[in-house]
Amino acid sequence: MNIAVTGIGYVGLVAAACLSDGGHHVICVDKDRKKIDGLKKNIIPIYEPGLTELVQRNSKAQRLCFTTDLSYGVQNSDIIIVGVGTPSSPDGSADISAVLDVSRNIAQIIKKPKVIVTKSTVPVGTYKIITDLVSSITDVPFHYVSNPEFLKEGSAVEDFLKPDRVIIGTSSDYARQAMQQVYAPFMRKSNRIIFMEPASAEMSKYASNAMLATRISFMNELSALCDTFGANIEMVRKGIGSDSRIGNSFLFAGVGFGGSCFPKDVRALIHMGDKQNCPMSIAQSVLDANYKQHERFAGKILDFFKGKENKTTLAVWGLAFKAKTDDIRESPAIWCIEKFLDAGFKIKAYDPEAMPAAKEKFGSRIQLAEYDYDVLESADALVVFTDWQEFRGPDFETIKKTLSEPLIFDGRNLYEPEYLAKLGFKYFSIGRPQL
Ligand SMILES: NC(=O)c1ccc[n+]([C@@H]2O[C@H](COP(=O)([O-])OP(=O)(O)OC[C@H]3O[C@@H](n4cnc5c(N)ncnc54)[C@H](O)[C@@H]3O)[C@@H](O)[C@H]2O)c1
Ligand SMILES: O=c1ccn([C@@H]2O[C@H](COP(=O)(O)OP(=O)(O)O[C@H]3O[C@H](CO)[C@@H](O)[C@H](O)[C@H]3O)[C@@H](O)[C@H]2O)c(=O)[nH]1
Repeated sequence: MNIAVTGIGYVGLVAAACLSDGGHHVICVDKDRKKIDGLKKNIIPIYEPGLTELVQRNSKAQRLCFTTDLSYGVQNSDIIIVGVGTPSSPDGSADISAVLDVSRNIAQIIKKPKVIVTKSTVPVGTYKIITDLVSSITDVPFHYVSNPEFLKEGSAVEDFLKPDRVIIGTSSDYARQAMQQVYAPFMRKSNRIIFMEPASAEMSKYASNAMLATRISFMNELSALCDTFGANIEMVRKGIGSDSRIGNSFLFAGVGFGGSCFPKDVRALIHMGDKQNCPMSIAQSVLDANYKQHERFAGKILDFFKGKENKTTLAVWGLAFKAKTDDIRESPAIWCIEKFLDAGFKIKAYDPEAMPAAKEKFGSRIQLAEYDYDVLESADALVVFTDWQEFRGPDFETIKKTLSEPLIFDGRNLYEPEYLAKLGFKYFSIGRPQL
């Protein structure tokens, strides 16, 4: 099929590359000229495992191309997917202005019937705003689809190629069939396309993220309670995860969730509830507990060095909000580092992929090191924020020799407390007994 994808970010680029890998012809449209010029030269603007190869292969096969010209994309496609950003507004609502801009522009361009698909995460009811908007501009018939995306950064390609399910929210039979064809190449794992009306599709996206965030906040709050009793959250996780009704995923306590989706989407859900006079009190607690978890972790470090802040250097491993991404949006590491800088600490940091984003964010306020062990030189403690695989099995002897004292604060429970105690480390982690 001929498909245009507008908004070539983490979602749009992955979706476009995967759709083209499934045999579709895909035109990528973004307003960011620098990004599009780069992509034309095979410069991939984000780090996402497997993406570079996919973009290169499908560009070479002429199934994937890039433009800033929306009109070209729309006129040469039957299906137009909108995947632009919907960031948080100051009041917590999702800012859908970019989605509306693109929808308005599409309406001004279409000359033949098209399927218009919203993949961006948008508040429930947005389908009505968009369909009213497009109908107010053009008489050309169109078919509307809400098709929320569920990929995770770090495994986005894999998630798109083998989705657990695809949700198609539409009231058009034509669009149902068209979307079935769009996703046919990716139905090997689950063969599950779930059709529903657009409002339920929009709600399913928020419900999914809020449910997952709830599990994490619940475990994080339990980790604090474990601390008070000397219980071990890792054992509790195994204990409850083995119940098939609960399952093992998304039960890892840590420094709190971050990223461009969970905090933003939980906030938007709370805002939707307030607007409908139907308070989302669980979602509010999930968000509150998340910030408490950031504070608890940063607080341990601030308390430890109380009175010595101006003489303390922290070595930081991990800036991205999770492993296998360069994304620092709402990363707990960034939140905590701001607190440390305010208190007067010096920060030396390393991340395998997020250094360019961190440089843009902090400038010269923190020192960025080229290699992981470089940050340890003349630092007083190692602080681990991100669960990168390469941080899991470090050379503890070198860490011990290089730091001014053997001290680790671990926001991801990557190491064994007994082993570190034996090596002579003072080791603080999340919800596990202090040895
Ligand atoms: N990042 C994720 O893992 C993820 C997963 C599922 C859903 N989502 C949702 O998908 C949407 C996009 O998220 P993202 O992380 O890919 O965003 P992003 O910020 O990485 O990318 C958005 C892109 O849209 C482009 N854009 C903005 N306005 C435009 C316009 N008027 N015309 C053309 N291009 C325009 C920007 O230049 C940018 O390249 C959001 O609604 C998000 O909530 C994100
Ligand atoms: O047990 C866990 C699992 C995750 N996290 C944290 O939760 C955040 C989000 O992680 P993850 O969900 O893996 O990454 P995202 O790329 O943000 O993906 C979420 O947000 C996307 C955007 O909406 C959705 O498409 C995905 O389905 C949803 O998982 C990160 O800070 C993780 O470190 C934990 O603390 N403990």
